[in-house]
Amino acid sequence: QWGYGEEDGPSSWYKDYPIAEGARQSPINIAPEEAVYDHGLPPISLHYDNCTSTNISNNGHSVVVEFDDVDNQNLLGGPLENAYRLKQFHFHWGGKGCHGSEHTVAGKTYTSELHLVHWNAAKYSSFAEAAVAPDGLAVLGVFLEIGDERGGLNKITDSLYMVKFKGTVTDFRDFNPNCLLPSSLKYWTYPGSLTTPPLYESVTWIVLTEPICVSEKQMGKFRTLLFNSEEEEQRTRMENNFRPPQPLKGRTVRASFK
Ligand SMILES: O=C(Nc1cc(S(=O)(=O)[N+](=O)[O-])cc([N+](=O)[O-])c1O)Nc1c(F)c(F)c(F)c(F)c1F
Ligand SMILES: [Zn+2]
Repeated sequence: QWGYGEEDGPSSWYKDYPIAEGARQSPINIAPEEAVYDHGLPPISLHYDNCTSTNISNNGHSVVVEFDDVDNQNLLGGPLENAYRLKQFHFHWGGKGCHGSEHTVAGKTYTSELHLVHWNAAKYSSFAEAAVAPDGLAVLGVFLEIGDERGGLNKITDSLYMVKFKGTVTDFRDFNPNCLLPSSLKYWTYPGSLTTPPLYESVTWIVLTEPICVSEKQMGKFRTLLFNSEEEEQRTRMENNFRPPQPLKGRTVRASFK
C-alpha cells in the first residue's frame, strides 16, 4: 500500500504505478511568465448551489467530503467541453510552517491545497469509467495560506475529531464548497493526472491563482488526523500528504487572464 512516508512515499510509487513517470503527471511548478494567455478560455462557472454533500471521511491519505453525484448538479464549467460533476473534495497539507501544497507557483509553496474532484458525466456513465479517460476528470485546485480564519472552513475543522482514524466516516450534509472559493476565479489550466495512486492521466487541472486565508489554529486541526486506523498500534499524524512537482515534459500551461 502507498503512503507519504520514507518507505512508501512519492519517490517509490513508480514501482507499483509505473505511470508515475508518465508524460502528463501532476502536480507541477507553475511558471506564471511562461503561461500562455488564451482569450478563448471561458470563465469558470460553478453551480454548487443546491449542494448535496453526504459524508466526511478519513481514507488514510486525506480527509474527503463526498457528494451525491447522481444527477446534474454541483457542476463545473470552464475550459472544458462539457460540464463536469462534483464527486468529492479533499485537502493536501504540510507540517507546521508554509509548505504543504502540491502545485507551486514560481517555486512558492502554500500551506495547503484544496482539490475539488469532478468527472465528465456528459460523456461517461460512471466516475470509474471517467477516471481512466484522458478527458474524464477535472480537478479545481485552491491554494490555502496562513492568515485570518476562514469561517466556511469551521464546519469541516469542527468535524475532524469524528474522523481521526483511517477508515472512519460520518454524516456531513448540505456543505456548499462555494464558501471555500476566493473572490477571483482567474486560473491556470493544463493536462495532468491524479496526484495520488493510481496517478491516472485523466485530469484537466484548473488551478485558481488567488489563495484563500485560513488560520494556523484551523490548520492545526487537520494535523490532529491520523494516517493509521484505530486498530494499528503505530500512531502517525496525518501531515505532509503532498506529492512534489513533476516534470512538465513539454506541456503548455494556459492562463485565463493577461
Ligand atoms: O477518487 C479519487 N479521489 C482522490 C484523488 C486524489 S488526487 O490528489 O489524486 N486528486 O486528484 O486530487 C486524492 C485523494 N485523497 O484522498 O487524497 C482522493 O481520494 N481517487 C481515485 C482512487 F482513489 C481510485 F482508487 C481510483 F481508481 C480513481 F480513479 C480515483 F480517481
Ligand atoms: Zn488531491
